[in-house]
Amino acid sequence: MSVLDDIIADVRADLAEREAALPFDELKRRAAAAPDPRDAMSALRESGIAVIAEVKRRSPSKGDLAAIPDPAALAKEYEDAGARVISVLTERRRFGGSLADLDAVRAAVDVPLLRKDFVVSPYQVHEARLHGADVVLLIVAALEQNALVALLDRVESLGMTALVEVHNAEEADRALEAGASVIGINARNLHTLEVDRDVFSRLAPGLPMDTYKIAESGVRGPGDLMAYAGHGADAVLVGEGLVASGDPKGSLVKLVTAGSHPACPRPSR
Ligand SMILES: O=P(O)(O)OC[C@@H](O)[C@@H](O)c1c[nH]c2ccccc12
Repeated sequence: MSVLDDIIADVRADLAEREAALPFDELKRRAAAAPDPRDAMSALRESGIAVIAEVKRRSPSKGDLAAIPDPAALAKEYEDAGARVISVLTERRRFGGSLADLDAVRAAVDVPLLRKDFVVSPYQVHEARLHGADVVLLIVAALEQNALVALLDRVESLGMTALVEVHNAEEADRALEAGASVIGINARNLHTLEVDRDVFSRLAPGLPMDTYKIAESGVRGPGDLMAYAGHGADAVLVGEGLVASGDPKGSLVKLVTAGSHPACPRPSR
């Protein structure tokens, strides 16, 4: 079994417990009464390279990154520093996240939120909505094609945006085939956890011009942002480089400043 297979087996076990505690029909009813989702695409398409900042305590590759005792306070710093969207990891066992983190962040900021988890069931999509998410991550490597298509439709039918994550050309083809218009190219291989920052420059040119392209993982500072921008990224998604820097807000300001600098390569749309 790969790392991803192990993670998904545990995610399914946790999911079964939540489903037993709150039946799907009741969850759907509650989610339908939640405030309308925010328009993440408008926020992301404002000028310059957008930065998506992640609330991330831990990762399977690096272990503990930051304690983050107050995720709402961190999110507020991200918002003040110019994060266009905030990503909240809700996976518990490997990443130390929770839906309570998403609730706390939702209550603290106005920017659109991404629920970052291993979504394998429609239940998790309605859960994301109930807890205030506006964007939902769908990982192609974790999903059969029919499940990917069904989940993408579900996300969009609830008025949210699907961020479809790929790591190779075959997955990129599957994402496009499923109708994805927002594609995250993850430098990290979720089967082996290895990071290869060249994956973005290999895959991005093969995507249609109007696909919104997000470079995910391994952004250490403005240099990496500029390099991704030069290869056609519309946005970067950054976790470790912020939370483990000792100064998340200052580190994010540097990225946002670089992304809006006249010398930074512009999205081609
Ligand atoms: O901490 P980094 O290297 O900046 O990476 C952030 C983000 O890309 C990463 O957390 C991530 C990308 N895809 C995922 C899927 C599941 C969990 C986590 C992720």
